[in-house]
Amino acid sequence: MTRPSTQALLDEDISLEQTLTSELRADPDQDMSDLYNPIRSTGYIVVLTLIVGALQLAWSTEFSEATPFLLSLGVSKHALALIWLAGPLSGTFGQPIVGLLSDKCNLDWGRRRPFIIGGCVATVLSLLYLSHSANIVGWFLPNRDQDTVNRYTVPFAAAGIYILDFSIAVIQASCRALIVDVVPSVQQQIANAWAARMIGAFNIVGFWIGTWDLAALFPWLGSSQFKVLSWLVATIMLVLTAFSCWAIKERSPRYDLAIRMERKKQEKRLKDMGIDEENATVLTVVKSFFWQVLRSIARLPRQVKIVCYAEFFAWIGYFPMLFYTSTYVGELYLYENGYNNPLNLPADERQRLLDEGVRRGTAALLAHAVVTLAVDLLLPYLVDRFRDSEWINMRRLWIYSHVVFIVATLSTFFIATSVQAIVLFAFLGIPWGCAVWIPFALISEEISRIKDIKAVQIYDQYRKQSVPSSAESENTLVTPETSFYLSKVMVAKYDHVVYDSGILLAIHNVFVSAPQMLSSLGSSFLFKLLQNSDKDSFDDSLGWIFRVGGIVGIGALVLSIQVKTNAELYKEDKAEALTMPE
Ligand SMILES: OC[C@H]1O[C@H](O[C@H]2O[C@H](CO)[C@@H](O)[C@H](O)[C@H]2O)[C@H](O)[C@@H](O)[C@@H]1O
Repeated sequence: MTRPSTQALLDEDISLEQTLTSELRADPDQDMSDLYNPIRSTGYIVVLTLIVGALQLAWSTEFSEATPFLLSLGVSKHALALIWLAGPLSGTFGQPIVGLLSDKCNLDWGRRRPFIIGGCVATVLSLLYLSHSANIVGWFLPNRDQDTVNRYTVPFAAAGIYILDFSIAVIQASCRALIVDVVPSVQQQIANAWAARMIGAFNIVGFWIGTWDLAALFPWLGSSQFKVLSWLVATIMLVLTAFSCWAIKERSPRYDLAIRMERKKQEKRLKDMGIDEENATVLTVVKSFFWQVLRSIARLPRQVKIVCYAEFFAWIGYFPMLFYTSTYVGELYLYENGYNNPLNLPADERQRLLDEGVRRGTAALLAHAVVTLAVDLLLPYLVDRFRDSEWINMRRLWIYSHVVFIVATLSTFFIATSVQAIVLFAFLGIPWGCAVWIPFALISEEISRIKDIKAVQIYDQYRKQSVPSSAESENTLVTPETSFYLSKVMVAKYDHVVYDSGILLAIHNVFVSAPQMLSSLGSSFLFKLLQNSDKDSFDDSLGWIFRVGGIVGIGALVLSIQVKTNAELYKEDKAEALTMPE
C-alpha cells in the first residue's frame, strides 16, 4: 500500500476543516466570540495565578519536611534517592496523561478546573496522609515499640511521596494550561510572570512558616512541625484554589469552535488508524495515549520544540542547584572549620558545627529565593517598559540567563568558603527567576499566537459560508495585518501543528523532568567517582556536579539563541505567504 503524500494529507485536513465549519455553524449554540479571549485585568491574572502559588506551598513543604521525616524513620540515603525519583517520574509520565485527559474533557464548567480541584483534594489528602503515616501504621500495630512501627511505616511513607507527587502533577499540568486558555496572547508574558512571582513569593512564605516552632504555636494541630505545617498548607491550598476556581470562569469546551474542530480531526485520524475511542479497551486506550503523545511531539510548533530542547539541557544543571545547594554550603562550612576529623572534636562542638552548617545551607536557599522573586518582579516590568528594544526582551533575557548560569556554576572552581557559596547561590537566583518565567511564557505565547491564527482562518471559513449578521460584521479578526494567514500556504502550515495547551505544556514538562532523572543518575556516578576513601575528609564532588551542569548548559544557550520574538515570527510568516505561489 502506498502512503499518501504530506500534501494530500494536508489537503484532506483542509477540506475536513471546511466541512466541520459548516457543520458547527449549523449549531445554534455556537458563538463566534468564543474564538478569542478579552483583555484581562491585573486583579484577574493575580487571582488566576494564585493556584500556582498555593501549589508551591505543597512543593516547599515536601522539600523541607519530607527528607528529615524519612530519615527519622530510618530510610537509607540510597533508598531516599529512589523515593525522590517520584518528582521527575510524575512530571514525565503523570503530566502528559493529565494534559491529554483535560484537553478532551467536555464538562460545561471547563476543561481544567475539574482537574485542578480533583488534584488539590488529592494533594491535601496525601500531604496529611504522609505527615501522619507513622500514626496511621501505629493504629494497626498496637503494643509495638516505635522502632518497629517506624520500620513498617517506610513503604507507606514512600508510597505517600509518590501519591503526593502525582497529585501535584495533576494541578501543575492543568493550572498552566488554564492560563493559556483564558488569557489573550498579548498578556501571556505578564500572566506567566505573575505565575513565576507566585512561585517565588509562596516559596518564601513556605520557608518563613517553616521557621516557626509550629508544634508549640498550634499544639492542637499535631505533635510535630511536619504535621502542623501540613494542616496549615492544606487549609491555605483549599481556600486559595477554591477561590480561584470560583472566580475564574472557563468557556464550555462544547461551544469552543477551535477546540471542537481539533477534536473532530483527532477523532478522524484515530479512526483512520483503527482506534475507536468510543468502544475502547484498555489496550486501545494505551495505544491511543502513546500515539497522541508521539504525534504531538512530532507536530510541536518549531518555537515550542526549540524551547523544549533547550530546557532539556538547562534542567541537567538546574537539578543539582535545587537539590544539593544546602548540602554544598553546609559541607564547605564544616570543612573550613576543621571538621575533617569529627571524632577529635568534643560532642557539643561537633553538634554546634553541624547545626551552623544547616543554617548556612538554609541561608543560601533563602538568598536564592529572594533574588528569584526580585528577578520575577523586575524583569517582566523591564520587558514591558522597553517593549521595542532589541536588547531587553524575553528571548534575550533567556540567553543572558544561561550565560549567568554557566559562569556562576564554573566559578565553583574558585569557591572556598560557605559565605562565598551563599553569594554564588544568591546569583543563581537570576537564571532560576528566568527559568520559572521565560520558557513558560514563550510556549504559552506561541500556543496562544497559533490559536489566534486558527481563529482568523476558522472565522473566514465561517463567514464565507454564512450571510454576515451585524454582530459578525463588527468582528475584527480578519484585518489587513492578518489576512495573509488565509493564504493556502499559511492554512497548510498551521494545520500541521498541535496547539492544545494541555498536551503541549505537559510535553514541555517532560523536557523539564526527564533530564532530572539523568542528572540524578549522573550525580550518583560522580559521587562514587570523586568520593575520598576516607569518608570524613572533604571532597569536591558537589562542586564538579555543578560544573558539569554548567557545561551541559552551553547546549541550552546555543538553542535559546534560535528562539524568535513574536515580531520575527510574524515577519517570517508574512514573507513565506508572499513568496509562495497560491
Ligand atoms: O517549573 C517550576 C517548578 O520546577 C520544579 O518542578 C519540576 O520538577 C519536578 C521534580 O523535581 C517535577 O515533578 C515537576 O513536574 C517539574 O515541573 C520544582 O520542583 C517546582 O518547585 C517548581 O515550581
